[in-house]
Parts: sequence; C-alpha cells; structure tokens
Amino acid sequence: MSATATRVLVLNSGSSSVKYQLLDMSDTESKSGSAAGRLAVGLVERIGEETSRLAHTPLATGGAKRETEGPIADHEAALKAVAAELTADGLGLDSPELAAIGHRVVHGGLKFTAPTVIDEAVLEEIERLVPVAPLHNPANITGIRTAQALRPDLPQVAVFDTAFHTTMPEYAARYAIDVETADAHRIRRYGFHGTSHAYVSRKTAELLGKAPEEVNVIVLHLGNGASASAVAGGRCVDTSMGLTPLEGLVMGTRSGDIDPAVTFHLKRVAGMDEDEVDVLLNKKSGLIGLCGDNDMREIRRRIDEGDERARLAFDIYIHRLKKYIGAYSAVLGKVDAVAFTAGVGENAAPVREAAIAGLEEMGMAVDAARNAVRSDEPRLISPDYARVAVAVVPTDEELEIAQQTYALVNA
Ligand SMILES: Nc1ncnc2c1ncn2[C@@H]1O[C@H](COP(=O)(O)OP(=O)(O)O)[C@@H](O)[C@H]1O
Ligand SMILES: CC(=O)OP(=O)(O)O
Ligand SMILES: [Mg+2]
Repeated sequence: MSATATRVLVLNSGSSSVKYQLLDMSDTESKSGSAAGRLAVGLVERIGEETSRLAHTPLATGGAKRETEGPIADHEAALKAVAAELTADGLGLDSPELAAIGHRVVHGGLKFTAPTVIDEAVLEEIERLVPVAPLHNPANITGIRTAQALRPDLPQVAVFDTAFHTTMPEYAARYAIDVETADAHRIRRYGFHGTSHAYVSRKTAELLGKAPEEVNVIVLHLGNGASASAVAGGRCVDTSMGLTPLEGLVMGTRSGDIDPAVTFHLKRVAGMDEDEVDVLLNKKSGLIGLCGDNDMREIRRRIDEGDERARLAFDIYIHRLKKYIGAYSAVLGKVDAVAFTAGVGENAAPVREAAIAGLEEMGMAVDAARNAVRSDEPRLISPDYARVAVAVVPTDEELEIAQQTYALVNA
C-alpha cells in the first residue's frame, strides 16, 4: 500500500441492490465517526429488474446527485456502472489513493469473528455458507470477484454481519434440538446486521455520555430486513435472527418467527416443495405477504385512508417488536436504552410510538414532540422522566466497514 493511499471503497451488496461509499480515512472525523470524509455515496436498486436505478452523489466535487435508470442485469454490471460513475468524477478505482475495498459479507458462520483480508480460501468459505444466506452471500461473492478483477493489486476486506454476535452465550445461540444433529450441520443462531448492532449500540452509549461497557442496550434494526439485539456492556448476548436472516421480527418480505411445523404442513397438506416454501417465507411473507406492500411509507398512507389490511399488517409488525423488547428486557435485567435504527427505525415515527406504547411500567415512554423531529443525528425521543432512554440512532454500516477495513490494512 502506498503511503498516500488513504481512501476506502465500501460495497454493501444486497440481494437486489448495492450501496456504496468512497471515504477518505485521513480525515480525522471519518476516523472518529462523522460524515466528513465521504467523497462519494450511492445506491444501485432493482438489479435484475427491467428498470434498475443508479443514484450517485459525488460529495468530493460538490456535484449534484445524478440518477440514471435503465436495465442493470446483475451485480457485476452494477459494480461496473458504479466504477464508471466514480471515474467520471475523477474518483476512479484506478486511483493510487485507494488503500482497500471493504465488503459487507452477510454470513461468516463461526469461522470469521473479525474483519478478514479476502483470499481464495476465504472466498470458498463464504461460498460454502450460501445455503444459509441464499439472498445475500451470492451477491457478496459477485461484488468481491468483480472488485478483484477491477483492482487485483488491492487488499479486499470482508466485514461480516455475523461477527458481532459471536460473543453470544451458548444458551442463547444453541437451538433446543438434538445436539449431534445440530453440531453435524452447524445449526445454531448466528445473527445478522452485526455491524449495525455494534455501531448503533456504541453510538447509543455515546449519546448517553457513557462508555459502552457501562450500558445495556436493546437495538432494533428495522430496515427491509429487521432484527433486534440485546447488548450488555458492549457485547451481544442475544439476537433475533438465527441460522439464516429469516427468524425473528416481521420484515418487509420475510415472516420472522413461525412454528416450524408450518413448513411440514405446507409440504404435506398444501403440496409445496422446499423451494416454494423458501420463497413463500423469504419473499412473499412479512409486510408484503400480509398487505401487498413492504414499504412502511406506503403502509402508513394506506392506514391513513382507512385500509384494514394495512392496519392489521402494521399491528402484527408492532406486536412482534413489543415481544422482543419484553424478552430482551428480561434477558438484560436492566435496560439503559432502546435504540431504533435503519430505514423504518430512523424514519417511521408511528412505528416507534406504537412499539413503546403501554411500556410505561417498564420505564419506557416516547415524547410525541421529540419523536416527530427529523434529523440525521442520534437523538433521544423519551421524556426526561423516563427511566429507560428511547433513542433514534442512525446506523452507518458503510462507515463502520470502512473503519474496520482501514484499521486492518494498516495493522
Ligand atoms: N420516510 C420513511 N418513512 C417510513 N419508512 C421508511 C421511510 N424511508 C424508508 N423507510 C422504510 O425503510 C425501508 C428500507 O430500509 P433500509 O434500512 O434502507 O433497508 P435495507 O438496507 O434492508 O434495504 C423501506 O422499505 C421502508 O419501509
Ligand atoms: C441480513 C439481512 O437481512 O440484511 P438486509 O437487511 O440488508 O437484507
Ligand atoms: Mg440494510
């Protein structure tokens, strides 16, 4: 790595999207956690559909956001389109200032507990985990292979969603099924969104003016995928996603918790095969299965118009959230804060209000005026009298990945 190479490109490849950021890590603020070192940010959406969309903002040049629509067939094409956008701003991947490329990798199993420089053996292991992260790991692998082809000389670093959760105690991670079968097939709770849970729990402690070791936090990461975690003194002690990102909360298109016997029933009685059940639970369930929409904005709009199906979907979503807040309060014993994050958690005030409503006896409440504030900054939404702080803490998986990547290549 050259002495002047201080930039990191971060790729967060989802099942049908790529979020990316180019950061300059020599900027002291980007090292400590603010947005100052961001040179370019963007998003490719609806990959593989008829009209994909690329939105690119070159912050370094002060240029306006550029949006292009047109077909982008796969993640390889998406990444090449991103590279072309960066090149157009003089921020191309050929820059000698680029120190590394950091990749979000969703499933790292038990092997990867920390950021890892990617080689063929690491890629093989990520590939081996495809069956337990079928929506995510294949996209991550394509992202890595394409980036390697564009810059074979650069270190590529994998930052795993599962890493933060590897501290869970055995009694939280192990399912109550036959031990030999579970161990033979590595069946256990792994948990996901760990980079976000780690970042948000740390930021929440900061908001309270305390060290992470001093606080117990329930983090509610509510995006299209959604998960809850119980973080005690900076360490994850339980989380709602399991072997795969299907378990736990009601999500945009995933069912979350369900009696596993439903799957036998669908096969024996409804005549579905494995793949059909998989698609049903991962892609046609959750909010979209309940009411036909997975975007919380649309669901709130329909509720305001008196739509009963949207109302019921919302109520089911909130009921599940409340159950996890209760469960993790008991797991933690003492809760200092509940932190809402990701697309829904950061933006949907009615979700926050409804999830906390009625929890006054548990020391939790939401102040309506504080909850209505829109901001990119971490903020409290509980009234001053509440024993438990309720907060909105915007996540920043890309910054966290950049910091971990840069630290590793400079170690
Ligand atoms: N202004 C908003 N109000 C309510 N919900 C929102 C708003 N903006 C985004 N969302 C929700 O956030 C979701 C996307 O969250 P995000 O964290 O970006 O998800 P992912 O990373 O899983 O793609 C959308 O599907 C939508 O439900
Ligand atoms: C693991 C997971 O569910 O990720 P996402 O929310 O990006 O789909
Ligand atoms: Mg996400």
